[in-house]
Amino acid sequence: MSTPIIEFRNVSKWYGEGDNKTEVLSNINLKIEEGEFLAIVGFTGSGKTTLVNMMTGLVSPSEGEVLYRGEPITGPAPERGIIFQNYSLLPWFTVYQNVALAVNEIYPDWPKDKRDEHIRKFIEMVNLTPASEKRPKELSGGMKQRTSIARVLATDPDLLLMDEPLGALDALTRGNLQEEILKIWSANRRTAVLITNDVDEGIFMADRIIPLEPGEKSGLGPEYKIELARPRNKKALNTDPHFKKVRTSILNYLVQLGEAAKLERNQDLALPDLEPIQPGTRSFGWLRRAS
Ligand SMILES: Nc1ncnc2c1ncn2[C@@H]1O[C@H](COP(=O)(O)OP(=O)(O)OP(=O)(O)O)[C@@H](O)[C@H]1O
Repeated sequence: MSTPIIEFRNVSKWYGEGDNKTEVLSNINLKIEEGEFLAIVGFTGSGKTTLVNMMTGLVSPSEGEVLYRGEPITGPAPERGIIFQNYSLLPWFTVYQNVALAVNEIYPDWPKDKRDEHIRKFIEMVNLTPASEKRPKELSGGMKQRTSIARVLATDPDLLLMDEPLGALDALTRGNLQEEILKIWSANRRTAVLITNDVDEGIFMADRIIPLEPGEKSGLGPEYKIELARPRNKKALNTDPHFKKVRTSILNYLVQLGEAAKLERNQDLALPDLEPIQPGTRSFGWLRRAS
């Protein structure tokens, strides 16, 4: 078998020391294969961002190691691109300039014309050509997220990391962007890792879903393979027996985790409504810890 693009070997992560020590992740073992689309689904505060940041190289493990193509990750690198929930665009730059900034950094030796063509291609790919001279404050949330997607994709990362990239968007925009990300991902088949709190989003997009346990010392749950042909059709999925089966299994597992967390820590987790829903039209807000 070929070397995984990412491998976690017995990884634990804690912040602080002594009385202030918070162990966020415990004993994570995970292999991500080249070209796969993996979704990690988890409760708020369970360590999803910590997990993805160990792949970007922004956070290092306290114990164990995280390897990229067999080599320990020592810091961020352009081959591992990340899309965040909060867009992180420069407010005084236009859509074009925000994408150009990344492209100029990655391809400084390209002639200006070639860079310009490349920037425009990615802006077009996310349907933002008419808005390319607009600044972030003139854009909707969906358009801002499209810009940040174009910016990352234009740097052609081998590994596309997404930390709840669509969490702040309304259901319709979210659904459209899920499809656009999938279309772009299918075109060049890079490896993708999506962190989400929406089980349906995970099933619609990924080849494999792994739940992250709630609370401190979170570990990974069982993996669920999503054996649905691509391109996937949201409407058809709703009545697909495999979709229904895998969705029920994941939800049951998460409900059981939520119940266990409640008993263990006397912490209330709102329970999900298990009525079948139209995939992608509702975010699983119940995965957020009840206040
Ligand atoms: N730099 C840090 N220093 C101290 N504690 C931290 C740090 N980063 C994260 N934590 C703590 O680690 C835990 C997990 O945080 P993390 O952001 O990884 O979880 P998450 O699942 O992404 O949460 P959310 O869904 O809210 O984004 C939280 O309790 C958080 O307070």
